[in-house]
Amino acid sequence: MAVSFSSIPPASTIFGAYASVSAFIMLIQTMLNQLVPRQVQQYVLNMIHHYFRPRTNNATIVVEERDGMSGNEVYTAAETYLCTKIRPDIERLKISKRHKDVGVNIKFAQCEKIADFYDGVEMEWRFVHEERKKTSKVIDEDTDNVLIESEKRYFELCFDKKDKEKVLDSYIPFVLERAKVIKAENKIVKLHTLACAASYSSSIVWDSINLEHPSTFDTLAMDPGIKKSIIEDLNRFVRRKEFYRKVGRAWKRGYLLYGPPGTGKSSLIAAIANYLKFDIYDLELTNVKRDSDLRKLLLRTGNRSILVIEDIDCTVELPDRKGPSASHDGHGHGQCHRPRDHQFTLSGLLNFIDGLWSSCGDERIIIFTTNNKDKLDPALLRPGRMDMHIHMSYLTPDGFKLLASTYLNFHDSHHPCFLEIEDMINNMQVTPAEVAEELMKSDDADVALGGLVNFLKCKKKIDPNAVTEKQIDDGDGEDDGKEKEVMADDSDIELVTH
Ligand SMILES: Nc1ncnc2c1ncn2[C@@H]1O[C@H](COP(=O)(O)OP(=O)(O)OP(=O)(O)O)[C@@H](O)[C@H]1O
Ligand SMILES: [Mg+2]
Repeated sequence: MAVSFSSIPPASTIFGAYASVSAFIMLIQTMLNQLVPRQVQQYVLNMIHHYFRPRTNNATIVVEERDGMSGNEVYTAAETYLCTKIRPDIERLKISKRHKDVGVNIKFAQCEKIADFYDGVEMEWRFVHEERKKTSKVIDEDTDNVLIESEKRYFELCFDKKDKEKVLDSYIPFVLERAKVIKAENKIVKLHTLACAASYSSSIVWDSINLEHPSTFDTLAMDPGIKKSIIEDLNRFVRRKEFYRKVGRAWKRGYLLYGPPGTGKSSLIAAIANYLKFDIYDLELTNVKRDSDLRKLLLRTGNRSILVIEDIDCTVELPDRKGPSASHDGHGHGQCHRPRDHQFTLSGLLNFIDGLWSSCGDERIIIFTTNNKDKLDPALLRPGRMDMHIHMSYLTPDGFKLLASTYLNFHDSHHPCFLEIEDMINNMQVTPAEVAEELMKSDDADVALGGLVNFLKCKKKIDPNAVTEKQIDDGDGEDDGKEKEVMADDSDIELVTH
């Protein structure tokens, strides 16, 4: 930590004849102005400042931007923390926005002062920005490039000497912690995908872009009970650092999302990432050729992240599926396309994820998705592997209400189309993706809902499989229990506890 602590030297007593140091300096300055060149004036004034500062009980901590060639975490934290303390009367500020930033960054300009108050201690921060006599080399932490800097920036933190211990032992850690929270709140979630390192190299690396997926738990149409359980599980996971350490387990959580195409598995992953502000690493296994590449990639994933492997039943060659298998779910999804010359197996991948990888980082979430849970390798389903199995199913009337409100801002549940749609949805297998697409076709709610009614009627005619058992049984008006079975399965959430 590049924090240096310095007491201000005792002042001289020769100021007795003057009301204050500043009055004395002004007098000297007036005299010098008439007699000597500017550089000499500055030199003399600096010397006077240095030797004749008034007696004070103040102490100063200097927080420089750099510690040698590297950055100083205390400086960055102070900068982040103090930006939340900017008063409206501050005179000079710097603003900037890099391409990847969502909002404008605000920083201090030369010599701005900010007062702060912590646990009974009054403090003053001052930002200082000086020309260096010699340029110096520093490392840009975003890119690892060496840069030449001609400026020196630092903060000075002034307070009463008697509070030195409280400031160092309690206030500085508080600033570091606050800055971490502020950064997490403002964090832009990234999506990391695989890319070739360079044209002459066969190795693959992570490439990242901002995650622009707007899905949140509020926009997801799914069983409210399941949604609540997932949110509670995520909240519990992120606050249980101590628990995981105490029981000797890696701080990770695994979710298996299964269900038909278009029911929101990928949207749920984006909602989790947006909710926790965790980056996503989308591991497309068909692009990974060697076991060693896979390990390298996994070890290069960051903390507080989600490792996603989509269509796990199709991307890893399973022991029981030899030969060029071509599993198909009838919707054009889930086609197995993994070449057989790949050298790793599902159990190799799982062992590495459970073992070395998860012990090398903190707050890791792993999500596997599949359209066919029953085709999964038992190794994936065994207790202890995926903590929660989440069934994403067809749209329910409640889910439709949510889509109508988010897509059309429409809430009139007594509208005739609304009731007809709810009734049809109750009795058919229609995905949220299909309904969402219909609702997007017009801004006019009447037109969009009318279009959806036609779509559902057509679907019922063309695809009799879409009609649920209840609809078939409804002919005699008797409840034979089948409906309950279907609905119970729709809201199934299997929490695998260990
Ligand atoms: N449960 C849902 N709530 C809200 N919108 C949904 C839901 N499911 C799907 N959608 C809409 O349909 C689109 C496709 O959904 P998504 O990609 O999440 O489905 P999926 O289950 O991952 O499908 P696949 O199995 O084909 O990968 C989404 O962009 C979203 O607009
Ligand atoms: Mg998907």
